[in-house]
Amino acid sequence: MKATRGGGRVASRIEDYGLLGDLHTAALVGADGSIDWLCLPRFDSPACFAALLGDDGHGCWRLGPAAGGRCTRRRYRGDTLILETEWETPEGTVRVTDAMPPRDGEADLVRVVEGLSGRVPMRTVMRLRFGYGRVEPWIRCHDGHLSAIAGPDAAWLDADVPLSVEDAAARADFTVAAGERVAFTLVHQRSHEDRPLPPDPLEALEHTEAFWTDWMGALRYEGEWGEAVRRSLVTLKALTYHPTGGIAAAATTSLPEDLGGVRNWDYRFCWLRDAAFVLQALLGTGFISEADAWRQWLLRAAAGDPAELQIMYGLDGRHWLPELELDWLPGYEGSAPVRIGNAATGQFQLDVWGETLDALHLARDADLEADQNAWDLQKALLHFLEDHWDEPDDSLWEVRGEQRHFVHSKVMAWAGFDRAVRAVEDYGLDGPVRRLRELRDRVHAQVCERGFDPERGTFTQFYGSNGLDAALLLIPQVGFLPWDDPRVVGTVEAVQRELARDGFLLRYDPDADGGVDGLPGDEGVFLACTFWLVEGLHGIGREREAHDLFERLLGVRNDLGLLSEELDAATGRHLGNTPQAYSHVGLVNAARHLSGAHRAAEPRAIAPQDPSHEED
Ligand SMILES: OC[C@H]1O[C@H](O[C@H]2O[C@H](CO)[C@@H](O)[C@H](O)[C@H]2O)[C@H](O)[C@@H](O)[C@@H]1O
Repeated sequence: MKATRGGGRVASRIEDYGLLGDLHTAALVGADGSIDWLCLPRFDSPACFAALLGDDGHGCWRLGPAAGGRCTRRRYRGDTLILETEWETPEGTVRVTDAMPPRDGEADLVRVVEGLSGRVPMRTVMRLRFGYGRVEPWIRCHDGHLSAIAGPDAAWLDADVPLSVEDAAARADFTVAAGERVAFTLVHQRSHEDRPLPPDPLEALEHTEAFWTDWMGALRYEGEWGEAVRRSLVTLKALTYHPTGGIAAAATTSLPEDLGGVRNWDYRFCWLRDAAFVLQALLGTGFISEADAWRQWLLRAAAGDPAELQIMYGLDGRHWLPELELDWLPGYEGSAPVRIGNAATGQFQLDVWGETLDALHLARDADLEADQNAWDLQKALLHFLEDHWDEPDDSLWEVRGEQRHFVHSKVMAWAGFDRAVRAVEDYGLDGPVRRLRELRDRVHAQVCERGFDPERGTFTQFYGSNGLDAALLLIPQVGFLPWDDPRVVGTVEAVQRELARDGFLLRYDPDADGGVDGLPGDEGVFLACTFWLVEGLHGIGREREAHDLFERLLGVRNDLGLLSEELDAATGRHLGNTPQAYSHVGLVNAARHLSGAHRAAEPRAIAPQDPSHEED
């Protein structure tokens, strides 16, 4: 298979991309005005613009000054996902406004060019390539519009200027003068359906603006860094799949954790863990309806035998996500293979039971209407946890090496039992509370005995490990031990000492214990973990340091406030899939923590139980 399709231009830096989305899918727009990533009709559908993982020839849509080049500035319009990109050129200034209107039918992408001063020569070139850049559609020009059809996909491009077709790409050269507008709309539909009516571009922008402004009206956050928090919340909302309530971990696949390496994964699915974290952030800032939708999604996805619970599902709750390699895509900056699907689906990650139980408890605490099905599911999960908490697992980092008794996994098993005890005690739900308390205490005692290294004064990555794990920073957050416990203080300090690189944090040391993750190559610092360190430092009283680290993290967001999964701290380049929910959750929660804006009712803020206290 040919590695490139001869398009020439390769993808931009990861941090150069802005996000558009319609709560079904997302597009990435470069600072040069090129949309290099778009999967239609859903986040996890095949991409029709895949230049991100190859070159122009794998599909992209550039719209900008004919002379090319990076924009002068860009921003989102208020708290929306409407992106305004401006170029100052020798001939004048021009703005391109991009949006994907929240959908009630087919997918639309709207791009409006507006002359701000002078007369700017503009160019657009759209290469639609369905099937992740592999399938060249049949493109035809009609009266004032163009259609591109291949297999199950059809797309129609409408423009206010004449379009031509050359090299299987739609093109237009035109000039825009101050005060003039030129609009383009792309509509996607299944190819056996009739052509849908194109949206009115200006009405579509108004509708998009009204949607996001209205959504943000539910915000309850009065802490510091309001703008950064709101942008992260919009990003998290944009990763939700509206029809089912599923939440994607990120909008992309195979952006590398190690440039040029093999650590390239598909994140366009719903991890129970990531979704539970997203719900913490949304519920903690006033957004309730997403939690309700996710709870319904979970009940459908996990229906059946709790022993079969998977750590992730498709956006519609599908179970089967086979991992495949796309050999016709060379990968981002040569980082191959490009993968779709994710083999981690079949892993045993014990923490997921705890996170799911915690999220359902949090929803109940947030006054979400009681749901007997949710409690029945919780009881089934507890039953499984009771039989399996003592087994080794693959951990939240989804290591592909040997299974171990990871300390964070056990702590989350403890959290699962703990939330169940609370559900019975605080909400009067039926359950074997004495047994649950007993289990909770057994896990606690085991972790403290086997997961703590008294010589180093820290909890360890797994029982008997020489390595550490940034996830240990969550121990006080879930209420396993209080912040002022010397074991917590020792762990925060040890994690910072041993896992910090250039002022940020690795999630673990891939070389400790002879290579725990079973993968070749290195990776960047992990942004969510660095946000956890902010909370850790703050929790043990090192407020100034926590504050400084948080500011440093804000400084690595891109110009639009977006974060990918990881960072090359030495060069400042973003790494891994983008934008990533984990990282944005980290930002929101750390801001709430530093501002004292996290709610006392949340489990993470509840003082831990004294294990010696027992009653029925
Ligand atoms: O790097 C190894 C693993 O990377 C992915 O998992 C990571 O992303 C998940 C989604 O955000 C997150 O839940 C998990 O904690 C992270 O380790 C990938 O999906 C795995 O297949 C891969 O082994």
